[in-house]
Amino acid sequence: MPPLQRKLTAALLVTGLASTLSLGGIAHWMLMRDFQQSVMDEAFAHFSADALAYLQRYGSWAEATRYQPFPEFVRQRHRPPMPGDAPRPRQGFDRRGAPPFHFLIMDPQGRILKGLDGLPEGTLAPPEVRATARPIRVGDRVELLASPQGEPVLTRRDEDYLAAMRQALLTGMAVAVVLALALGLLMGRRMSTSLQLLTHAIRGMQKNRELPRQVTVRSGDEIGELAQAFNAMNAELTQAHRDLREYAELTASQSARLKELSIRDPLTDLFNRRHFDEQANSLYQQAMRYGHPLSVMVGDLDFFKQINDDFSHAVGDEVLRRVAVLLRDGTRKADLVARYGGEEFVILFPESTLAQAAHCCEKLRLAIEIHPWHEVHPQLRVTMSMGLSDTLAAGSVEKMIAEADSYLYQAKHGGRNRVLPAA
Ligand SMILES: Nc1nc2c(ncn2[C@@H]2O[C@H](COP(=O)(O)OP(=O)(O)OP(=O)(O)O)[C@@H](O)[C@H]2O)c(=O)[nH]1
Repeated sequence: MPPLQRKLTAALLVTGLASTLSLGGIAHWMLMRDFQQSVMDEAFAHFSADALAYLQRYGSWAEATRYQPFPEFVRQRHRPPMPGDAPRPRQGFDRRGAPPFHFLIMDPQGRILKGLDGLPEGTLAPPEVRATARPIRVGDRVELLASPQGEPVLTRRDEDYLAAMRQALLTGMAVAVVLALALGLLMGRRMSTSLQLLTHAIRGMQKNRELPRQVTVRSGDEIGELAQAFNAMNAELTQAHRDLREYAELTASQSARLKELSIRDPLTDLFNRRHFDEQANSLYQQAMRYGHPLSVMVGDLDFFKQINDDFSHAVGDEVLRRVAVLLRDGTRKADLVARYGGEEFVILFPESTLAQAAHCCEKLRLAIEIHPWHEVHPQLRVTMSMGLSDTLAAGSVEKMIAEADSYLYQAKHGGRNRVLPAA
């Protein structure tokens, strides 16, 4: 049993037991008090009827006691009916002749006419006895005072009745305790289940970062409010999480785009010079370290100024774009192709000897030469001169580029549209 359920059950059980015991005690006390009162009322009614009959027969108490003692008169009055007696009204419980109370009889001033233990005839009854005395009247006149003395004498029937009432009280108390226990178990389980749902949801959020999570608690109490507050908080958190993720994705894509822009040449979409230098440098370091071959090509379009002048700057731009595509399509993915300056391009060939790079560059040169340039302009002819270097020993990639540049210079002076050193 979960701790909360155990506590609630115990609390309701203790409360139920305490209230049942105290209520039962009060009910029992009231039952006894009312029962004794009713026994006393009944006894007094009989007693006063006997006393009145006694007075009526003999005129006064003093006169009557001279002829017949009161107890004898009462015995005679209540003897079993004899054949021929007039029918008598039935009087209350049959106490087998034992009166439930003994009454002390006093005159209206409190002087004792018929004494009991410790209270002799002729003396004045103590004030507390007189205070409990009840008047016996003839018409409006108080003839006698009667005060009950001692505990009531209960009949078997009275005791059976009281026992049945006590039994009923005990059964009621037991039922109340069982109900309190059942109620405690039920309420405890309900509260505990609701709280467990919430705890499970919160732990799920903490451990597995699971969003969204909604709990279903159908109750209008504080736990229901707690569940509603949790659901609202979870919904807000989910939304905030979603917004944050979208924002992070947007930022990531923007930063990737920015990074791409920062390393690309906008006209040809090839890598720009700065990126080439960075990458070439690191590839040079790797080649040096592992003793692998590495070649670099520097290419320059022939008479490009003439192209711009003869066919317009726009045609010149289109030539640069198409050359870029040809260079990219004619090389491997691992090769680093970049626009190095106006009409100048560079390619770094990792894992390539000079012969392999020259072979590839020769194909590139041919591809440029035979490209259908008439599509751009009918008289357009485009060629490229290229210089190569694979001299890792030069000391840096810049020095290799400088060496390739000197071969390019030679190629230009040698008639252009060629690759040097040749394959
Ligand atoms: N259309 C266009 N032209 C450019 C661009 N960048 C550089 N140029 C031009 O390219 C031309 C290069 O001319 P030069 O350096 O004289 O070389 P060349 O005319 O190709 O002569 P050689 O290299 O000796 O064959 C210059 O006129 C530049 O203005 C560009 O982005 N677009």
